[in-house]
Amino acid sequence: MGRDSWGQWSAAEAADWIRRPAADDDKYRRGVVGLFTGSAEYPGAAVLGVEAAHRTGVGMVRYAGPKAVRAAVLAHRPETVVQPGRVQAWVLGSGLDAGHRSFLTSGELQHALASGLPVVLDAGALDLVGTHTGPTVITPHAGELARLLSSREIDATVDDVRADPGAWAARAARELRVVTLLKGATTYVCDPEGTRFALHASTHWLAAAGTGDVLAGILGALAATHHEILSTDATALTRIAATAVFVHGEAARLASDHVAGGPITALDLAGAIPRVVGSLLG
Ligand SMILES: NC(=O)C1=CN([C@@H]2O[C@H](COP(=O)(O)OP(=O)(O)OC[C@H]3O[C@@H](n4cnc5c(N)ncnc54)[C@H](O)[C@@H]3O)[C@@H](O)[C@H]2O)[C@@H](O)CC1
Ligand SMILES: Nc1ncnc2c1ncn2[C@@H]1O[C@H](COP(=O)(O)OP(=O)(O)O)[C@@H](O)[C@H]1O
Repeated sequence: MGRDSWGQWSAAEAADWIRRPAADDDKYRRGVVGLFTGSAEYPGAAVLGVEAAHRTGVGMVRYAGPKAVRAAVLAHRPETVVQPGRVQAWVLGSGLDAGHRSFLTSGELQHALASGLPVVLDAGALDLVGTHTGPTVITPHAGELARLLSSREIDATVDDVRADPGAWAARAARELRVVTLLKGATTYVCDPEGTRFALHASTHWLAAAGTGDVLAGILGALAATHHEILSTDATALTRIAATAVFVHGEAARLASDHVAGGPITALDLAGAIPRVVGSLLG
């Protein structure tokens, strides 16, 4: 399957999925994103996803992850709410290790998956695909997709996925019945109905630890701001996912331009998100 059969996703299309706050909005109407991410081993993944969600523009970011990580999240973003409460979309798994999930963590993840709310499954929650009840998007890289498919008795090596990423992303969407966002220099976004977009990265400086955690935060925030549409039209999630990749790529370009085309960190990337959102709205 060639790249040509994949649609592009333009700035104008992305702009349609950025919600501008209105006079009658409050923080709940604007959307609450919940994150169960991070672990004692990878606290940074939680900080990065929370930071990206705030920067994307959402009414509230609720962090529900392990207690051991909450102080780090609050130290970086005191705006974050750590009390349980209303959530309109979930981000699960960044910085979690599927092989070492505590009883408590498993219970919290199952609770979120059973909620019927839109869910972003990343990294250490990818193995839970299929136990969801709401609109779901998975965000693997090539290694994670190969592992996930193999665990479902679909033989795929990392090299197979790297050789034909679009075909494997499409197959994952079909067989797992979820929106699939396969990360890489080109990111493939597709769904079981056959809608598909390929987005080429604006800069290869993006290939750095933590940038995927930032993408999950952007995507969760956009899903939360569109929770009402998603409750009646789950197919919107494919376009929301493409928009998240677009925003992520543009933020990387801006952040790198800011340092004369030099390297960027995941936090630099998150810091550039508001300018992308602003220019899309403008
Ligand atoms: N600051 C932090 O706390 C960070 C935490 N992270 C977390 O670290 C955990 C492990 O993440 P890893 O991505 O290392 O996953 P894994 O350790 O599960 O997988 C990495 C393996 O997949 C292979 N692979 C194949 N294609 C790849 C690709 N395109 N990108 C990366 N690896 C590829 C690698 O060779 C490697 O063997 C995740 O939970 C992740 O969310 C990372 O996001 C990095 C930053
Ligand atoms: N060669 C590359 N050029 C541009 N972008 C890349 C390249 N490789 C990976 N990326 C992007 O970088 C991000 C890496 O995410 P991920 O693999 O989850 O890393 P992490 O888990 O460290 O956050 C993804 O958005 C992916 O699309």
